Amino acid sequence: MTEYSFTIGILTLSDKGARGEREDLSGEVIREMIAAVGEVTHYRVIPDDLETIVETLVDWVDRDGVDLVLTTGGTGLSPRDVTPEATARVLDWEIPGMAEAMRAASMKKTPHAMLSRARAGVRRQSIIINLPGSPKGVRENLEVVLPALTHGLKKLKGDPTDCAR
Ligand SMILES: Nc1nc2c(c(=O)[nH]1)N[C@H]1C(S)=C(S)[C@@H](COP(=O)(O)OP(=O)(O)OC[C@H]3O[C@@H](n4cnc5c(N)ncnc54)[C@H](O)[C@@H]3O)O[C@H]1N2
Ligand SMILES: O=P(O)(O)OP(=O)(O)O
Repeated sequence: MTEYSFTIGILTLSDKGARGEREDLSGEVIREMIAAVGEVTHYRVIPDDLETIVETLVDWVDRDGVDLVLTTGGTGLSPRDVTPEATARVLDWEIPGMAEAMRAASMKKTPHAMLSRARAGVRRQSIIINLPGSPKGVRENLEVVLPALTHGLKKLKGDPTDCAR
């Protein structure tokens, strides 16, 4: 048993997924990878609609106190890709290093990584992180931030212990 266990929301942004035309393989990848950090208490597949994304993020964080929200999809350049804009609307402040680290590591896998405009940051006492849409993109990005997530969440919640080891 870990000392801390956090609540987690997986929010999949996909027009096809929301219409039932595509199985949400990316949400499944997140679910498998995030198990060590906490319990997935919230999960939805919604269209790439800015207002719906904002509303869902605010509900999950402000109403339900979800500690960590991982989004997948809608971070690129397609006309309906609005996840970064919706996320920016709700963040109190950004964690630029997380988004930078994901892009830097991903550039070693594919030059297309530079097309993801993913953001990461904090609203209240919750962390919100955007991941790209494809299962491969999810895996390659989430594995970069995963080692820092539990520590980051603990610090955000006010853990006073010394960081040095
Ligand atoms: N480390 C990596 N980083 C990135 C990759 C990558 O392969 N590795 N891909 C890059 C590409 S290409 C783009 S473009 C950008 C932005 O991607 P988006 O966030 O805009 O992705 P979407 O357009 O929403 O989806 C792309 C593609 O993925 C499939 N898809 C989407 N959602 C699902 C789902 N829920 N389940 C299964 N498959 C899904 C589908 O074929 C979409 O067309 O990111 C770069 N970063
Ligand atoms: O239906 P979506 O939103 O998953 O988008 P794409 O066009 O990238 O398949």
